[in-house]
Amino acid sequence: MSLLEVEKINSYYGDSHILFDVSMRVEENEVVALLGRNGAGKSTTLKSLMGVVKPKTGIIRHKGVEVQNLAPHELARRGIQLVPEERRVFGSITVHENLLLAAMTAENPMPIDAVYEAFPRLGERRRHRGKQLSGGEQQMVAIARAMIRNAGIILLDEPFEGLAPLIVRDLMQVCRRLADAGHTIVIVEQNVRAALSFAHRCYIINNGHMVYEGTPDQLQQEGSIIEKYLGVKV
Ligand SMILES: Nc1ncnc2c1ncn2[C@@H]1O[C@H](COP(=O)(O)OP(=O)(O)OP(=O)(O)O)[C@@H](O)[C@H]1O
Repeated sequence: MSLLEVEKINSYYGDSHILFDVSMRVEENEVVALLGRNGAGKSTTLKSLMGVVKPKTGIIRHKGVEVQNLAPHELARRGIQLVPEERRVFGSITVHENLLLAAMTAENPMPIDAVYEAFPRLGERRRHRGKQLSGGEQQMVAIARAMIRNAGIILLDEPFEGLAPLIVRDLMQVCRRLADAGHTIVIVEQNVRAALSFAHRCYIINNGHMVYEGTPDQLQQEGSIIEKYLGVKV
């Protein structure tokens, strides 16, 4: 049994059919990259996993239990945490207060000191306000907030978007440490090279259809698939 099993989900915005029989699985302690061009349906897939968009048909199982009808807060309680594209960090309160807030609203939060161990930079900046942080640091706070809530599965929506290469490198290290510490991660990312460098397995979605599943090594040997569906050379 996989930690998360998605079986042929069909998701819509109003009458617009966006996901067509999308299936995927995520194993415990695995990092899965979900790749695809702009508008391919990556965020909609994450939103469907998080209950923000309700699939009209299909099944999503978490630890073997059907969860496709649960509300986002119920899924969060089960340990599924979405770190959305638009990094929701509170700008007027400090890093520490941002983390405290995440801990206060969680059932079984992780000690904040453990989070500072994983993100030493946030420890250094604990008294800085959210709005004083760089984009990369804000992204670290957003990921740390998910982590503190003892997420079994962290869904990362384009965590490297708009960040300078050096910051991306730092953040990738953070993500690798999270993976090594046994967190399960689903990452959606336009930066194919970055995503493939630490994913165990990857999927490609195109026009709402899952068109590829394999390991990063397998995908990199299939240069034509990368060019066809992602429009880049790796
Ligand atoms: N709230 C919405 N209402 C209507 N259509 C939407 C909505 N959000 C997304 N879409 C459409 O759904 C399709 C899939 O969008 P989605 O955001 O899942 O793509 P994506 O692969 O994450 O792309 P991007 O990298 O641009 O975020 C696109 O055609 C998009 O225009």
